[in-house]
Amino acid sequence: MKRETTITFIGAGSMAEALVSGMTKTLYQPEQIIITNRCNQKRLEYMKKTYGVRIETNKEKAVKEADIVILAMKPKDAAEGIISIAPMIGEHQLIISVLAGVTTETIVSLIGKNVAVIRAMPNTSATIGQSATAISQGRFATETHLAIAKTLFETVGIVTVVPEHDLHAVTGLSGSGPAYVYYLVEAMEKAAEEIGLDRTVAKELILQTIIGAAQMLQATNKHPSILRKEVTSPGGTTEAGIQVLERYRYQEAVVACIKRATERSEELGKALVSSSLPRAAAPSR
Ligand SMILES: NC(=O)C1=CN([C@@H]2O[C@H](COP(=O)(O)OP(=O)(O)OC[C@H]3O[C@@H](n4cnc5c(N)ncnc54)[C@H](O)[C@@H]3O)[C@@H](O)[C@H]2O)C=CC1
Ligand SMILES: O=C(O)[C@@H]1CCC=N1
Repeated sequence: MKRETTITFIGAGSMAEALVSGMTKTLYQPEQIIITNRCNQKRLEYMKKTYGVRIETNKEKAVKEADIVILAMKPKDAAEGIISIAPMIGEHQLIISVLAGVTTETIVSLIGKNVAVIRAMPNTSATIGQSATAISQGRFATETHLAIAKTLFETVGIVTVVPEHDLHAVTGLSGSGPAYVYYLVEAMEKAAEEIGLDRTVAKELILQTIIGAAQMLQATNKHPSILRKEVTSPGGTTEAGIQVLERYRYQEAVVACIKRATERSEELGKALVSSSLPRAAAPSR
C-alpha cells in the first residue's frame, strides 16, 4: 500500500482505538489517519494526544479526504451514520466495516452506490498487534481491495479470509473471544482471593498461566485435550478440579455462549436492515 493512503475512521470507540494503536506502531504514520465521531470532542482530543492522529468534527471533510473509510460505530448507530456520509462517498474509495453482524450488502444498500466494501471482524488485541481478524469481500470489492484490507489488518495481528456468512460465527468466537478469556481471569482472581492468596502474587501467577498455556498451544501444536491430560495426574488436583467444572457443565456453557454470540451477530444485522433499508436507496448494478 502507498504510504500516503489516508484512512478515516467513523467512530472513535474501543475498536477504533485498538486499530489505531496497532496501526500507528507499524505501517502507518499518524498523519495518514483521520478520526471522527458523532459529538464527543474530548474523546477526539484524547485520540489526537495519545496517537498523534488527525481529528475532524466535519465528517464531510474527513470522508472526502479518505482513500479508505473504516466504519467503527456501534451497529445501532450504523444506519444513521452510514446514511449521513453516503453522499460524500465515491466509488474510488474502499469502505471497511468492523460492525458486528452488518453485511456488506446492507452497507452497499445504505450507501446507494456500487462501492467496494470489505467486512472485517478484528478483536481488541489489535492494540498490541495480536488481533485475530477475519475478512470477506462485498459484491463490488475486488481482489485488490481484499489485499489492501489484508495488509491493513496484518499490521495489528493475523488475518484470515472467510466466506461472508462465516463472519457471524467469527464474531461470536474471536471477535468477542477476548472477553471470555478476561471473564475466566476474573473468576480465577476471585477464587484466588477466596482461597487466601495475596492479590499481587495471584495476579502474576494467573497471567503467566494464561500466557504459558496459550504459548504451549502454539508451540507444541498439540490438541488442547492432550495438553490438558498432561496436566491431569490420576487422582490428583486437576482431575478433582475438572470434575467440578464438568458438574457445572463448563464446556456446554462455553459452547452455548459462543452460539448465542453468533446468533446475536445475526440479530444485529437483521435489526439494522429492518430499521433502515426503506430509507436507503438501492444500488445500481
Ligand atoms: N469492541 C470490540 O471488541 C469490537 C467491536 N467491533 C465493532 O466495532 C464497532 C464499534 O465498537 P466499539 O468501539 O466497541 O464501540 P464504542 O461504543 O466504544 O464506540 C463507538 C463510536 O462510534 C461513534 N459514533 C456513533 N454514531 C456515530 C455516527 N453517526 N458518526 C460517527 N461516529 C459515530 C461514537 O461516538 C463512538 O466513538 C461495533 O460495530 C462493534 O460491533 C468489532 C470487533 C470487536
Ligand atoms: O460485543 C460486540 O458486539 C462487539 C463485537 C465483537 C466484540 N465486541
